[in-house]
Amino acid sequence: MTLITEIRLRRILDSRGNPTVEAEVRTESGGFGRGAAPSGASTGEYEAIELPAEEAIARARELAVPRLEGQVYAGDQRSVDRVLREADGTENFGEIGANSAVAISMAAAKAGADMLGAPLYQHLGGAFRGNEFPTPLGNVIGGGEHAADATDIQEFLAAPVGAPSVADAVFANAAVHGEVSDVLADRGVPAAKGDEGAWAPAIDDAEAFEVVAEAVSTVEDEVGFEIGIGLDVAASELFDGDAYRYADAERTPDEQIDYVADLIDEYDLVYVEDPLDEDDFDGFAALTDRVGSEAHSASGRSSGQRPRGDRTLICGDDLFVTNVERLATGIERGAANSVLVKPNQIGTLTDAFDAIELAVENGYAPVISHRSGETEDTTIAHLAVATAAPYIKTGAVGGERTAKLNELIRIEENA
Ligand SMILES: C=C(OP(=O)(O)O)C(=O)O
Ligand SMILES: [Mg+2]
Repeated sequence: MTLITEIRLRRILDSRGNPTVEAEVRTESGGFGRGAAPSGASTGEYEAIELPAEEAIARARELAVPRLEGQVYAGDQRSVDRVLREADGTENFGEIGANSAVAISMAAAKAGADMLGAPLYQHLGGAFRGNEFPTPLGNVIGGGEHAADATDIQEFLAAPVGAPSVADAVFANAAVHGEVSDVLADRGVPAAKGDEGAWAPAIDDAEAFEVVAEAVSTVEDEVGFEIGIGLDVAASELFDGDAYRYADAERTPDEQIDYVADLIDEYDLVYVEDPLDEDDFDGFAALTDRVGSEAHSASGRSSGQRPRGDRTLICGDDLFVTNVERLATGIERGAANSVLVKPNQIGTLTDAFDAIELAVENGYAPVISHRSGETEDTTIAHLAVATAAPYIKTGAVGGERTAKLNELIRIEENA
């Protein structure tokens, strides 16, 4: 029934205006699925390879499509993804590109769901999924690789941990984003938006903390539930091999740990992603030991439930790159207590699922994530519900971001 009969690949635009890969999968009985690859700017050194879109399409047409069409069932996701890996033949999708691989993987999953007549999250997660929802982390001020002449810290995130529903959480993040604009205007600071739709003012990190804290506090009063603050430091982009170089300071690795621990205390941060360089497992372990050692419930929100323990989540993005081997190393060494999950970072949904499973088994909170370059694809919203992930990071505003957020609202209403 779900035998793949046709795979089409094409170039489409991503949100930065760059070409990316879109895949369409058709099955014998008329099932259809479409998926598109996102693209990172602050990419980890150990990520799977993204090839130029045209090259990735040509290589996938030559090496992967003939092994899938007429031979593999879209409903059998592990087989689809295994064949993608075999067709590629490398560890990191260097031959067909992780962008072609992930687009086909997601399109096949949607074709499988289409044949079953089930929502994607149910096809991926099973009949008993759909009653736990992630807290959305919304990027409200950003800089780093996502905007020139803005903050050194890449992302300042609103984290509406007390929201009674996904819809409330999504609207709260948009309200914080709007309030940040007002606070910046009051201070006479002009701001355009960065790649993910966050405000990208020419202010230093200290002022950004003040602005976000004020905006969060105002919106908390309006909505009547707790909104925390999170960060993606994206510290590999600041590290030059010896020190972390900020516009106004230079910090050794030990000083960076003290700096982040102090920020966690001062702003009661609920979430800090990539506080240290992608090779510094020991530094992650030291920081986690200091601020994040309490056991974490790695399941998502049921209605009205606070989806976290009292500790701060220390999340590995560039550190783990959604790779089970790197995650296993981190678990063994006590580095971080949370993992960012970006399907295109590893190349297939199966690989992303395996990373989530390993994380949950070991008390690490999976955080499903977009990329800075995105499309209208909503797969990650379904992935988060399918795995009862406690958090999803997918921006606060902007069409390619709201595509996922609005999908979560729809899933919550219909589930
Ligand atoms: C979403 C991120 O940015 P990018 O996609 O540029 O890696 C991130 O670093 O978490
Ligand atoms: Mg990151």
